[in-house]
Amino acid sequence: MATTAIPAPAGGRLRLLPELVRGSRPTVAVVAVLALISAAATLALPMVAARLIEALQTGRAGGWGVVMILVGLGATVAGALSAFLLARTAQGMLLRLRRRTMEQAFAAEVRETQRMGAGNLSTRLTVDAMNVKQALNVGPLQLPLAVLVLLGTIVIMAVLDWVLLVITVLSVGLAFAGVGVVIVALKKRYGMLQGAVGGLSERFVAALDGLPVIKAHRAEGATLDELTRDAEDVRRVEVSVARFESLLGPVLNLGQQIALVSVLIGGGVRLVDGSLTLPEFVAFLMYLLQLAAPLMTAVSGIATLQQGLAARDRFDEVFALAPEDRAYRPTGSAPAERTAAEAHAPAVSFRDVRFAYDTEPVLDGVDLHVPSRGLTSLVGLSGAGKSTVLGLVEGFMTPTDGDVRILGRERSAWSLAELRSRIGYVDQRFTLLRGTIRSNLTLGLTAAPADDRLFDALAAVDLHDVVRALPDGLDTTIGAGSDLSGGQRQRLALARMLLRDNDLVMLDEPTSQLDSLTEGKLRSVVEELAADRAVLVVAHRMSTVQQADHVIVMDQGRVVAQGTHHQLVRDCAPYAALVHGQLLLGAEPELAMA
Ligand SMILES: Nc1ncnc2c1ncn2[C@@H]1O[C@H](COP(=O)(O)OP(=O)(O)OP(=O)(O)O)[C@@H](O)[C@H]1O
Repeated sequence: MATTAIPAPAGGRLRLLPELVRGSRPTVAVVAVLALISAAATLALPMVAARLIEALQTGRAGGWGVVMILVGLGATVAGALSAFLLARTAQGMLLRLRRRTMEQAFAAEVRETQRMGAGNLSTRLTVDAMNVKQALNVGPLQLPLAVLVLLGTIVIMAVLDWVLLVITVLSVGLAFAGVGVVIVALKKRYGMLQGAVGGLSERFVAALDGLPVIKAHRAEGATLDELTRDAEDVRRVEVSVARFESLLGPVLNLGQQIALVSVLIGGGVRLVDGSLTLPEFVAFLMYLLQLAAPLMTAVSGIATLQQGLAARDRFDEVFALAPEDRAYRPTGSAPAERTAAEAHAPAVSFRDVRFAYDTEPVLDGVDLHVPSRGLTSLVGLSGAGKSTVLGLVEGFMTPTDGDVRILGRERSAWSLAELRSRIGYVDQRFTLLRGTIRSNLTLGLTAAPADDRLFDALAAVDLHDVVRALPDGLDTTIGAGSDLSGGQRQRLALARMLLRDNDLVMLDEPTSQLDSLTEGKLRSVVEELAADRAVLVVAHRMSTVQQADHVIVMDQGRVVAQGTHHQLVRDCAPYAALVHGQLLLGAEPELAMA
């Protein structure tokens, strides 16, 4: 079922109650009416009991007995139904809340989402959502109902005997003052607890991601110790929370016990001197006992509410993540057809482009161009800024300064979706997603291609026989790490790119050695692609730069030269150093000089 997410909240804050009511007004109205019926029936019950006792004294109790059963049943049924309807409405809101959290995580810049952390973000969908759910059960229903019953009970008690009420209020009031202090302390600790749980989850997920490396370095013990320290932090905060939570019940109980004893003594005296009748005294005592339930609900409800509000603050952190497409034309506005001039313009051109991840500049006035056809290699020492250039073209990040034109058009004239649909991108790690070979190949495609087309793409990277030999063929699940070898996974990622019709292909060449067969295949795939489009490869291999029509040399965030391999070996000292120093994989001095 398609679901609408929660829209961006005004003022950047999520407002739980309006969001709960949004779209469910009739249900919320029914919940309110049922809750009122339940409260009225609960309040009426002791009065009916008093009438029953009076009737028993006169020997005509039958009618009041039936009324008492009906009122009791009415309170129970209305209470249960309102609780269920509210819970169902709250689940609808939680679905929207989870959906918006996921949407926001996908819509933000990759590094912003990564900075927040996968484990930390996923606790929003689990622990934090549960805390919001509890608060939603309590806030709009149990808490107001408890307060209503509490006030109604107090009014009726005042009518029955105001002197006994004063005795009750004095005894319970003291306990309440203590409870208020505890609740304020709890709100702060709930926030700390949710942060600590998010941190633990984040670090555990990160450790699981690196499990093979941890095992290879026999670092399980050390990693476990670190995670245990995080778990101990959680325990410390949890103990602190428990210390305060455990005070709530006993303090209130004590207040109630004192009130009961005082009322029994005071009531006995007033009964003897005739200021109070026996049915009135019984009714008063029943109301006093009935006071306990709404009091406890109110107190624990306020604590639960604090927990929910702390979770709400954590959702707000995710909702505050800025969407990455602010610097682009809005998606959905009509895309302009590429003009002939645009089609012949350089596929990428940078003029004085600057970029910093934090304060330190990573690109420092980069000027480069990638021709509209042919293979362009981007080379440079590790950390020179090559992957950052690809990231800026893909729109993963926004330059801090300078002009970026892609496929002949100003970057901001593209919508991000439109831009990315024109670019084929294969990342350095050849990332595949958990799923089947088919779902990986067709990732993001609106119409699934026929199997023949998928096998054509697989054949282009020599993977068709491997996939045919798998028990489930294209529907074999990969991603658990064991179905395909590293090289086969790389070729699958390339086949995925081949299934898209792109004007620009960007390939972040892996630094790991490919076997010569795979490397040869990669070269011919790249050659074929470059025949009628622009291919930009971050090159770590001698074979790739020799094959390139155009080479761009980067050093410490700047482009130091552009040209052909032979020109650059002759004229560009840093490039010659890369080649002669055999810093490019497979570079041999005599080969390089050829
Ligand atoms: N997400 C990030 N946050 C902060 N700094 C980063 C981030 N990614 C890269 N950097 C820094 O930016 C600089 C350029 O990195 P980049 O990955 O573009 O280099 P590269 O030339 O592609 O290197 P390599 O050949 O090793 O892949 C490096 O100094 C790196 O430390």
